[in-house]
Amino acid sequence: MAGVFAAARSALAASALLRPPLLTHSQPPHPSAASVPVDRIRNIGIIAHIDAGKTTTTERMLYYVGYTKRIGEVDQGSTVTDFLKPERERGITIASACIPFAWRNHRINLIDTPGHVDFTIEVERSMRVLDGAVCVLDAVAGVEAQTETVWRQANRYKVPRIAFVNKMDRNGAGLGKTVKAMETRLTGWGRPLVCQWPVVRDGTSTINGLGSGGPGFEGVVDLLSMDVLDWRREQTGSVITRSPLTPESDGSELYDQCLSAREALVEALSDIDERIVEIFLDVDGDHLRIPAAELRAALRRVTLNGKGIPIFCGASFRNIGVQPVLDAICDFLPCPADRPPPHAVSPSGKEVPCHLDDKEVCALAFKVTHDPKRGALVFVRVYSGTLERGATLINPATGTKERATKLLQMYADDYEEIASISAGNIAAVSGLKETATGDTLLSSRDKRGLILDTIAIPPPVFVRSCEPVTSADERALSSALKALVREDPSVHVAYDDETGQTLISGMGELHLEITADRLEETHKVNCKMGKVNISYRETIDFDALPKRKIVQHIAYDRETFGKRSKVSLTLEIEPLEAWDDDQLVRAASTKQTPGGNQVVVALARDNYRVFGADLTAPTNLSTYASRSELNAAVQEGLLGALGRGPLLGFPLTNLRVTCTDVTLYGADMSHPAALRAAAAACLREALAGTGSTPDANSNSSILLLEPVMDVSVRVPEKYIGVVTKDVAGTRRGHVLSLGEDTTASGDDEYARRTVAATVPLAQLVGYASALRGLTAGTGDFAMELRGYGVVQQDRVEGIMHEIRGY
Ligand SMILES: Nc1nc2c(ncn2[C@@H]2O[C@H](COP(=O)(O)OP(=O)(O)OP(=O)(O)O)[C@@H](O)[C@H]2O)c(=O)[nH]1
Repeated sequence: MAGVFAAARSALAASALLRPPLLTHSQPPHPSAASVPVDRIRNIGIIAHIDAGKTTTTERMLYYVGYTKRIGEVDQGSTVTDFLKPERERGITIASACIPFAWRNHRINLIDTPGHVDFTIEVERSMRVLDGAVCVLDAVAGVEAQTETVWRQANRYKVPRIAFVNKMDRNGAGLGKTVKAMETRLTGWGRPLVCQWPVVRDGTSTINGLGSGGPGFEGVVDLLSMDVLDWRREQTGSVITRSPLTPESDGSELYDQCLSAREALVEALSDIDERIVEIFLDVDGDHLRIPAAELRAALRRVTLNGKGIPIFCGASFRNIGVQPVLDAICDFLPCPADRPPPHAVSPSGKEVPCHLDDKEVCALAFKVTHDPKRGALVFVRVYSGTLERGATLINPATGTKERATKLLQMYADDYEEIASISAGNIAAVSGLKETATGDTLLSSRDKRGLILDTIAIPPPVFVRSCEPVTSADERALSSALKALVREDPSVHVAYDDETGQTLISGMGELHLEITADRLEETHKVNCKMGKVNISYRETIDFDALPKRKIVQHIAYDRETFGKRSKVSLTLEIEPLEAWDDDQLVRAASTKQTPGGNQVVVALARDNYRVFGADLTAPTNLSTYASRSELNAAVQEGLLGALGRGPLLGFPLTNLRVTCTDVTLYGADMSHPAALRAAAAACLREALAGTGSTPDANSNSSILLLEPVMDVSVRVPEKYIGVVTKDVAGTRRGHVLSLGEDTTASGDDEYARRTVAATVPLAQLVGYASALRGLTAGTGDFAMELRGYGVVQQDRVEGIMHEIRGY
């Protein structure tokens, strides 16, 4: 096999001979997935705020494990994991890349995730299949806004983690202050446990402050062994000189600091690990006599049970401190067997166990990518059984059977064919045409029928129209969009019947820009892209109506070839009041009317759910379609009408629509396409009957809703006034709190305070550069969708004008 993989293999073979041996340990040959016992597998993600140094750290790892022959640099566009053209052009990670490699006889499946908020789905789906994570922090910026977001994502999936405080070579870097910030801001998981102390020298004298870094940063003290690890011997950082820490050779200041740091580590460990208390008593309270191996074992226990977060420090860019992180991944992060079995249910909703040693295959498809040569590749994490090449798999949710034609071990953008994927491993499958992100795949003979929890996909908040340039582009567009949506489920596509435009929605301006690039670059479809707009929603203002429930009997008739046919629907429309998706779904399902004669469609944002979808067979006449096809046609018609609101054509939300009766007159109407159109027309008429009109000046009972974001802005104290004023004034935000920075002294120029606020998304377009301007480049922010809020009437007209252009 050509390419990176082959290069990696030969590099691995050669590395043992050519590379100067590391003083920490020598490299074993690369073990293949099949030969590695499960306790030596680590499925690990690298997570952090944008620019913390995830990719830089990953590139060093790949070099030290012998995967690459030279170190790739983000700034030169030469990295292995950021292989997409826009990633190299922009110097940022867009798609998560997975690379397996060997370190100390372990197999590490490493996923480098993006830090940019627009690509949060990449973090979400990686987190869903990971067993552990390395959180990279910038030692100068400390805990940045997006770090908090990815931390919460890791909390949601209960992913054990270690932290790497990077960029210790920069002025203003500090291990101590970063750890303090972690204690207060990265909550909901274990406590930070400092395992290393920075060594900073200026010339010959030690100038170590309280864990501070700087340009003289050259190594660390391992607080477990009390050895100094020095990277000065060799430029690429491949050789580490290890020597015992002594006051004579390293200075009494550094020695004393490390004694205190080790004491603090032992104390913190004894708070959360009973075995360390026993050992501490055995050694008469002398923490220096606790063997490093015991501390290592305790750190593993507390990392796995979520009580502790081992902390390391370094400067990846300067090639300092990365190998101990690789060691820590093996020593402290869980193997697949250490993790609780994944949550799985039967189609009826009953919990079904899924164990690693079950014989039948159970896998989760967590990502789909489009490979120009091989077509769609589905990335899977196998939770039980061994997936063999050529196996037939079934999707228990849809009953679809597909053949896993080829199994591939992926190496960023390169692949090696393999014969099987054993339980606990991550790899890619080709040949699956229907499988999408979040689908469960089982052996076709599996009787369990279990369905794994799917992957939460955030709703899109920006939208942009797209028109193919030529008729060839028009033909290619629909299959290209299908492939794009399959690859990236946070991209949504809708077709506007009225304007004939295709609408693409996504997570942000950059996300939509990259999606357009992909249409052109990967799928070779040329399109005229419209302006990026906020993806608004519409709903009925029930407060403006006499009743909180609309019941309408609506008939729809048409004449074809002189023959009249008719359908009549009874529709009930009610409000669903909830702030977020989960509440909406709960509200929708609990309010279900008893009895089977209904189609109930509930909406959660643009995420439509169908409950109790069983209408009594319409009429007693002979029909063209089966009862289930007719039921599906009614649902599709209603969903279609709900996807295009009467005010501006944005999807309707927070409504429950129940169809309690359908009567067909004439067999023509029993054609699914006719019934679908009739159901859509009836619902549109029912909505129009609410008094809604597309005219903003009339007494419209349709409300426009806009995405409202939870925003957290971090700025130096001196900018807090100007930023708060901007958020609350210009941006129509609601300031919730002004957090104190308890981790730094007042005169620390790197101290930050956090403004927490809710702000309409429309007011945040271009905020990154505005914030840079307001704070001389020192502020950063993160945002997450909080929910949808009503757009005040004074703004509706402006929005209508902007969108319609009149
Ligand atoms: N001084 C210094 N700069 C570093 C260090 N590590 C990374 N950088 C620089 O920081 C910038 C961002 O590094 P990346 O590795 O792309 O950061 P990232 O976290 O992968 O960024 P995204 O993937 O875009 O979220 C680059 O210019 C790096 O050269 C370090 O240890 N010291």
